[in-house]
Amino acid sequence: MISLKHIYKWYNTGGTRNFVLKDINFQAEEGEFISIMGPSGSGKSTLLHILGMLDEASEGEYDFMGQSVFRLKEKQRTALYKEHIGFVFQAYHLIDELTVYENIETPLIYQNVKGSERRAIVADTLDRFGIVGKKDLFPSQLSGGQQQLVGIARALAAKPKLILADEPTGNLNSKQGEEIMDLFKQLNKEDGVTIIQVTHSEKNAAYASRIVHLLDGRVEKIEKMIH
Ligand SMILES: Nc1ncnc2c1ncn2[C@@H]1O[C@H](COP(=O)(O)OP(=O)(O)OP(=O)(O)O)[C@@H](O)[C@H]1O
Repeated sequence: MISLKHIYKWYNTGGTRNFVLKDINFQAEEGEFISIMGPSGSGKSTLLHILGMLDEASEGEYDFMGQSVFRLKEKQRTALYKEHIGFVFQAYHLIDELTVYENIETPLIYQNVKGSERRAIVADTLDRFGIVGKKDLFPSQLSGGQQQLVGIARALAAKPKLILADEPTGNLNSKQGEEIMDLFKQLNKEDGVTIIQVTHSEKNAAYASRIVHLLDGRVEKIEKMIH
């Protein structure tokens, strides 16, 4: 599903190249559950943004489901990630002007899902996340943790093939956090959804079958988990 070859990312500051990612080589099969760990500043979020096509590498190749991502036109690239990738990012905000219901519905509209089917999926998602009573509220009327839950619900409603998550349990209490990790596990096991998450939590990282450890922009080691 995913192949990264010799990925470099640098920023030019004051005439010098500051490397954030250095020679990242990495493959992921469909149906894998992968955690990315590493100290602050090691390049985890940058790598996740490149995987999500929200950022381009300075050098290297990225193939996603048989497509050479950096060779696509912007429009094709946007269509590709909107169809297949669900983002659970802190910065990927809910739309303030839309209700919880409408926020969850939005990616389904992008995917041209018909009205009746859309209503059924949104109702099912609201139910699954226990937020039926919040459906007509706006994001500003929710707690941080609830907003996070709605963001995850929105990402999952569109049934993406790949979920990219950056600290998915960051704003949640420990019970909510565990529920999200169990939901990821279930989606991965039962629906075959591929999951790549960045986390600082050893406990959450251990849900994965492989842990990629980054250090100073390089893959330090890849740890295989036995479950
Ligand atoms: N637009 C930018 N211009 C210059 N440097 C940047 C830019 N964006 C990121 N960086 C640098 O890239 C490095 C890696 O950042 P990144 O956010 O990927 O790290 P991270 O491992 O996710 O860290 P954290 O765990 O703290 O979120 C940092 O040193 C950061 O300062």
